[in-house]
Amino acid sequence: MTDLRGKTIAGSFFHAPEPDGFQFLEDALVAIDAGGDIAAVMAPSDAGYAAARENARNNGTLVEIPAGCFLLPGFVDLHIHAPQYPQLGKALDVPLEDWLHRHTFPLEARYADAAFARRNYEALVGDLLAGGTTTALYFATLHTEATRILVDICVEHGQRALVGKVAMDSEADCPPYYRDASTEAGLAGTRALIDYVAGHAANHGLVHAVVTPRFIPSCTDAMLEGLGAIAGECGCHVQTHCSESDWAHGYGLARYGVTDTEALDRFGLLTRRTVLAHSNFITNDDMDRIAARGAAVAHCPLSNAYFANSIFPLRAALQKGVRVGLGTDISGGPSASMIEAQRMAIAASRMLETGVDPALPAASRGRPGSRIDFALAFHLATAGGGAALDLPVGSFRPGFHFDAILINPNVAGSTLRIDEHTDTSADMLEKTIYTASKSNISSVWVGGRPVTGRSSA
Ligand SMILES: O=c1[nH]c(=O)c2nc[nH]c2[nH]1
Repeated sequence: MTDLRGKTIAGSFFHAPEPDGFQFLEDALVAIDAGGDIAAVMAPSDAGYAAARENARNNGTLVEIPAGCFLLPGFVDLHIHAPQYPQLGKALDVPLEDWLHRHTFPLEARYADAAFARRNYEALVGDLLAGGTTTALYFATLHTEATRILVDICVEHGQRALVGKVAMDSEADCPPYYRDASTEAGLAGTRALIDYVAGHAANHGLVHAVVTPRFIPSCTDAMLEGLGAIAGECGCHVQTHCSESDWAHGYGLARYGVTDTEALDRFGLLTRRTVLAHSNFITNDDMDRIAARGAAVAHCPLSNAYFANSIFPLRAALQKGVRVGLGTDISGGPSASMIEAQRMAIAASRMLETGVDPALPAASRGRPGSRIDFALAFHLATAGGGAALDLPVGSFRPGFHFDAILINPNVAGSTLRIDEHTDTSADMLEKTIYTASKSNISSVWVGGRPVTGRSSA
């Protein structure tokens, strides 16, 4: 795999900068500067295209994509629990509140062991990059050392990442073996992570620290207030779970008499930099509030099937102006694949639209107007996620980081069949979203730097 910094890449590209459709940049030239950002994008019809291509060829900076292959922006996983990777595909048959105490907290507690953390985080980051996830918004654990290890591994592997030390100090709702030693200790750990990331010599802006109250049930008011103050001071991203399930949504209502969204807002935790995971039970007023603050929602359709008792009203949120991206929610969602997340988002939206209980009449079974198509799912997994984070990723646009994946339909083990004679560009993208698998992702770049790969492109 070639380092594309300072190179011009010639090939065909799909991207979806806006929610209302995709663009196919056929035989385009994308020039990448020495820092890994896109300097120019040229179509064959643009004046100067031929000269730029000739120039790049003559000075040895032209990289031509193999025939039949094409590029997509790298995927943005907007909600993922890094420590839960060893649990992927297990423990999916109990409600959220039981799952946390029976399976997830005991697993996360094991990250007190730095060697255990390093082993599992290495495996996860490598696997995610190979699957095309070039940016991830991670929940780590409450341990500062293990969270620093995750930061280091993302930097070493070259994955763009936002990493949060999980804050959870409630004696009532967190077990003694897995909670911050005190509110002060949890706040200090959050500050320490922010300082660590800011002072990381090898980071160069690839990894960011995130203020991460796990969710309202796991935090005291003092913790939420303290984290709101830290978020205000540092301007960092904030991530938390919001109104995920009947139980979680009801918990916030019972404690505050208002929804999670409103409570988080009162604590200064609903900002332009906030990503709310799930948010299945948010009200219309919540959507207005989230949109007004400029916060975003990480929609995790696969996880929702197991833990959320409902389907997130994605279309309604988008219509209200809420920024939305997609998350795998490992290990609530039993797949690390952002291609899978797109398929599931489409399927879930169709089930919400039609309803699922055959005992009900068709006319009252579902929510009309809920469906999304492959192009919108692709937007959410790329540019939508980038926009939710205010990061210049997810589109092939000048000034954006060159984070990209090479799709090769002609590899051993391919699950993607493209007929170059009959398939249109829309067919190519639709087939990719519905049928491509990890074997079709031949190369991955973050900031023009190759981060994994099996081809010579
Ligand atoms: O899907 C989820 N995964 C978690 O780890 C979690 N913690 C609180 N709420 C949660 N939901």
